[in-house]
Amino acid sequence: MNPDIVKERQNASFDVQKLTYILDGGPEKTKRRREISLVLNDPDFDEEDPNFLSRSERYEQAVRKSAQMILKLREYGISDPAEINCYKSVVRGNFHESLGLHYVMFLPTLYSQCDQEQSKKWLPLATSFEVLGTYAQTELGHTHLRGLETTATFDPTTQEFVLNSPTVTSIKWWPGAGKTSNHAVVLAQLYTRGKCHGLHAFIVQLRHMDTHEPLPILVGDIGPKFGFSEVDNGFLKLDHVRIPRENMLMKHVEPDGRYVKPASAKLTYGTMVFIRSLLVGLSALVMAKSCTIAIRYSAVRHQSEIRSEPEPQILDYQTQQYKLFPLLATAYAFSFVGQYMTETYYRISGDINQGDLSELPELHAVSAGLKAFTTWTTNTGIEVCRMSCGGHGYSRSSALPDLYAEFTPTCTYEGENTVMMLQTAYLVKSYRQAKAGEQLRGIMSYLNDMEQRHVRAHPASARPALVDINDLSDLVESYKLRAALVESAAKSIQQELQKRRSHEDAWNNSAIDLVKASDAHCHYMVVKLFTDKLSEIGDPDINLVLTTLAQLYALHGIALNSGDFLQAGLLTVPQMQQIPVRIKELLCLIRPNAVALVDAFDFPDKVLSSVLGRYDGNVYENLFEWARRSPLNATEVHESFHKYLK
Ligand SMILES: CCCCCCCC/C=C\CCCCCCCC(=O)SCCNC(=O)CCNC(=O)[C@H](O)C(C)(C)COP(=O)(O)OP(=O)(O)OC[C@H]1O[C@@H](n2cnc3c(N)ncnc32)[C@H](O)[C@@H]1OP(=O)(O)O
Ligand SMILES: Cc1cc2nc3c(=O)[nH]c(=O)nc-3n(C[C@H](O)[C@H](O)[C@H](O)COP(=O)(O)OP(=O)(O)OC[C@H]3O[C@@H](n4cnc5c(N)ncnc54)[C@H](O)[C@@H]3O)c2cc1C
Repeated sequence: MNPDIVKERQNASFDVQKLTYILDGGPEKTKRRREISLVLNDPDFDEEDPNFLSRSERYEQAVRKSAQMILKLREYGISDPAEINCYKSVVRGNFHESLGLHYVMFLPTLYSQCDQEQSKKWLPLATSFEVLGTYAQTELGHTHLRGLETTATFDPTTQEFVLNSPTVTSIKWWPGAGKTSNHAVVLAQLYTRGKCHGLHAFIVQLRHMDTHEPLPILVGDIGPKFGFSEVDNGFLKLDHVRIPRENMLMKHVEPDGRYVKPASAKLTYGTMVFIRSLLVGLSALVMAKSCTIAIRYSAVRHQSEIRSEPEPQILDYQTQQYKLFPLLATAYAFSFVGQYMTETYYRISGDINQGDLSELPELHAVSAGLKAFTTWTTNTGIEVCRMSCGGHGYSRSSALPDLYAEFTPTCTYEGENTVMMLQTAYLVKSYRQAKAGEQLRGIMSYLNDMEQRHVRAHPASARPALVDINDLSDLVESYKLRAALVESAAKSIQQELQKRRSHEDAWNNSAIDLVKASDAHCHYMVVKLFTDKLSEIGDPDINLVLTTLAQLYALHGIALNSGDFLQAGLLTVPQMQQIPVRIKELLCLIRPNAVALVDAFDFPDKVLSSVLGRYDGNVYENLFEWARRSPLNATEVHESFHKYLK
């Protein structure tokens, strides 16, 4: 064990184990997660570091691993869905799996959209992995749902749907598992009796069940990408492919071609809402991994000098703390927001299953906004962590380049982040309702008292300094009032409309304000949820250290967005000047607990897969060993010497 890291752990002011319990949701859950993590000791899961393999080898290794995972799942008797997720997350490590889409999109779509008869047929096939599925929605030319071109036309004479991608732009593009899957849920515009009824989901067989040869369908892999090398994102061109009427999910077409309207057309989009909700938790996980690597490494790395003494740990540099500790605070904040998002998703989707759709718009808006907010922040955070590790952060052995490459498409998939932020119609609608005197419930209820509070541009000096920057509840209140930026967005729309612009143009001309409003709303939610969580934590030592992190999160956010807070007159210039001073004090308070705070995330070394983030801190000897395994070192003299240099 590296002596620096031992010393760091001795300095901790709280019980790391107890904090792990809080993050997991209780000691029993921690115990079970640790038991599940032991599967990594199974030699059948041994594999080559993917960074030493070609794309094709990586895909093959990933398919082998996916198949092993299924076999072992049965062997280990893991069947509870939450435990399966934990098991898969542990085994997957920092990379994706080729069967990922089957689990995260194909199966959930079947579960939520099959009727009884369809469930009887498809669920046994899909859960036994005879049917391997993907989710084919996006097309080469469009992602916007109303713009999708693939059609499904009902033919009552044969009781079939005819699926067609009539143009190049209508070819399905991006669905994972182009080579792996034999079925797809295909989203297509439904036509019956000559009329279009919008997007619906259809189950389409793509490949022969025994030989895996494609049916008369063009299907394949779209080629190498920025990351996602394990995943065979695919293309799919359908040329008048016929499928039985029974393959339409939720069955909205009667045998005579009559269309039966669903309770809400938006239920077809349910799987996207589910994944967006999951991505909030995934952001927390990846932010936590990145911080673990960067902070442990910063504790064992010595460089330059502060005083004329031996080189200090780089974690002692104030600038290093300023890079990493706000991200550490973010990792904690997002962990609690992830828990909230999962609970909210299951609560509201439970109501939806019971026929109560009243909270569907809120679920859509909250999951879209938080997905965008948390993935954007994490995406830039990973890169800050990588840079903070200097040259060794650039080595793939650090895992940070992989974490970035695998995570960054979360800002794009399941709805491009700007587009998701623009799903603020709900915010503007809520604002208008509140302004008209309606009492809002839930997370939007803060708009109820906006009329009295009225946040407007004020000369800051004209306002009394009501906010105590050391008081978290005051900070939450400031974020809440800043979230009333939605008022500016609504006003911008109004002004555009007064210029006789169409509603659509008024909306587009206010889009920057709308995204800002959405961002401010999400930021408020995160600060509030983090602060609310503190009241549940009884252990005084843990409460203290998490309160320090929450204060840092809130103040750092204000410092980054100082213009909003000043312009709205929420804080004065002298208060703004106090914030950097307070932030520096908070960095000092967090410093002794930094390593313990990342230890509490409790990532086993095999899951972290990072030489820099090793628990024992023995970085240098392992970096050397890792480099020796590089394929270029397989021979002392590389064949290129004989071919070209000699
Ligand atoms: C610890 C964690 C463990 C994690 C485990 C692993 C996690 C996973 C990891 C790794 C595997 C993942 C691998 C990659 C997977 C990627 C898969 C894909 O990417 S699949 C493709 C996604 N495609 C999109 O998302 C398109 C985005 N576009 C849209 O959704 C729509 O076009 C949108 C929302 C932008 C516009 O919707 P409109 O086309 O219907 O048009 P409008 O008129 O604007 O909306 C109509 C009304 O419907 C509401 N609406 C729209 N969507 C809704 C929804 N989903 N629910 C409820 N209402 C909705 C709207 O708010 C609007 O409401 P009003 O009329 O104003 O009241
Ligand atoms: C790794 C990966 C895996 C994927 N897996 C799947 C899958 O399994 N199944 C599937 O169906 N799809 C999948 N996708 C596709 C993914 O869902 C889309 O790429 C995503 O929804 C974004 O759409 P787009 O690529 O068309 O971007 P575009 O919408 O073309 O975005 C390009 C730019 O235009 C801007 N823009 C677009 N519309 C608006 C607007 N209304 N207002 C303001 N700005 C706008 C965006 O902000 C962005 O800056 C995957 C994508 C990736 C990268």
